[in-house]
This record gives sequence, C-alpha cells and structure tokens, in this order.
Amino acid sequence: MIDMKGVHKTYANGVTALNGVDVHIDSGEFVYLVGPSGAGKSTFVKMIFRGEKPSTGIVKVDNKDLSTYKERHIPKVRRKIGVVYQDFKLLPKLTIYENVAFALEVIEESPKIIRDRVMEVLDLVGIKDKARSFPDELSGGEQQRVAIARAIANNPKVVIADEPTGNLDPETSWGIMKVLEDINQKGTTIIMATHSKEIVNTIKRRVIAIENGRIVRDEAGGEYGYEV
Ligand SMILES: Nc1ncnc2c1ncn2[C@@H]1O[C@H](COP(=O)(O)OP(=O)(O)OP(=O)(O)O)[C@@H](O)[C@H]1O
Repeated sequence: MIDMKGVHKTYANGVTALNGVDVHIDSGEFVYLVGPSGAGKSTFVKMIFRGEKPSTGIVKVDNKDLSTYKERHIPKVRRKIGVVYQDFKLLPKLTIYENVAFALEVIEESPKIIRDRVMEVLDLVGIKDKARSFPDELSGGEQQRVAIARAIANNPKVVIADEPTGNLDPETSWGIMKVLEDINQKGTTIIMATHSKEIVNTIKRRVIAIENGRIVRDEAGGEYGYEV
C-alpha cells in the first residue's frame, strides 16, 4: 500500500527531517510511528499525502509513484487518503454535518450520496446526534470523532492520524482509538504518529520508531520504547 525508498527530506531552512527512509506498509496494517519530538514523524506522514515532497527518494501509494502525478492531480492522490490532525481542523462556521459534507462536495459527489454517506459516517463514529451542532459546541473528543468521520467519508484506503489523541484526556483517547480500530478492522490502513506510551503498549500493533530522520526500529506488536 505504501512504499518509501531512500527518502530524504531537507526543508528550505536546511533542516534534514528524513534521512534515508525505506519502508513498506501493507494494505490493512495498523502502524504506530513513535520517536522523540522533532524526529521526523510528521514529515514522514506528509510524504504519504503529499503535504511535502521528498528531496530525494521515491514514495509510492497504492503502487503509484507520487512524483509522477502532476501538481493538479494531487487531489486525486488525496482521495485515497484521509488525514486526522491533533487539533481537529474543523471549519468553525459550518455545522458538523456540513463539515463532513464539504469533504465530499469538493470531490463532486452527488447530493444523494453525500446525504447518505455523511449520516452513515457520523453514525459510525458515534456522533450522529450532533449533526446540527457547530464545532465549538462539541468537546475535544467529539470534535475528533467528527474529524475522523470527515477523513473516512470518502472511503479512503489509508487514514493518517498525526497525534490524534494529543489534545485529549486519556479516557476520551481510548474512545478515539476504538473508532480507529473499528475503521482498521473494516480494512483501512492506519498510520498513526503518537507520543502515547500507554496506547502503544496497550493496543499492540506494528511500531516504527524514527530518530533523527531514520527508522531505528520496526517491530510487529512492539513497545513504545521511550520514557515519558
Ligand atoms: N516546514 C518546515 N520547515 C522547516 N523545518 C521543518 C518544517 N517542518 C518540520 N521541520 C523540522 O524538521 C524536523 C522534523 O520535524 P517533524 O515535525 O517531522 O518531527 P516530529 O517527529 O513530527 O515532531 P513532534 O513529535 O514534535 O511533532 C524538526 O527539526 C523540525 O523543526
């Protein structure tokens, strides 16, 4: 599903965030990305949804080399990928329903499909009753559920979650993990950057540890491996 070969990323300020990454992630896997702050985790996930381009190396999603897409076709790549952020990134002036619908409108889904699908995904993440509310009327955990609903509305093959529980209390975080596990169980590949030792050591999945822009550990059912 995802392949990186010899990926380096040096930002314009000269900081090298990825320094030779080779990795293969299969369809349907659930992968944690761990590592110290500044290690390159966010840069790693940005390679996958083309939030940034690699300086050198190849990134393939679904067997397609992302560098072969013209800039105007990048939205096509993004259709295969849902992204969930630590700070939710909901549109404050739109209702919950409209936030999710918007993700489908921009890819020109038909109004009927949008109506059905929005309610279906809001139901899936357990937040259907808040469809008419605005983001600032919801708790952090509820907002993150909406962000996940938005990310999966388009049935992406991959969901990338960059510290999805970073702004949530532990109890709420477990609820969000349950949602991500359910989505994974239905076949969606999940890649989650996290600083949560508790989550990684409890819900055991593949762990890829990054330090100084390199993969230093890659273990099925691995531990978080850092002191917090
Ligand atoms: N847009 C950018 N321009 C310049 N440097 C950047 C940019 N984004 C990240 N960096 C730098 O690249 C390095 C890796 O950053 P990245 O955000 O990928 O790390 P991270 O592992 O996700 O960190 P954290 O756990 O703190 O979120 C850091 O030194 C960071 O300062």
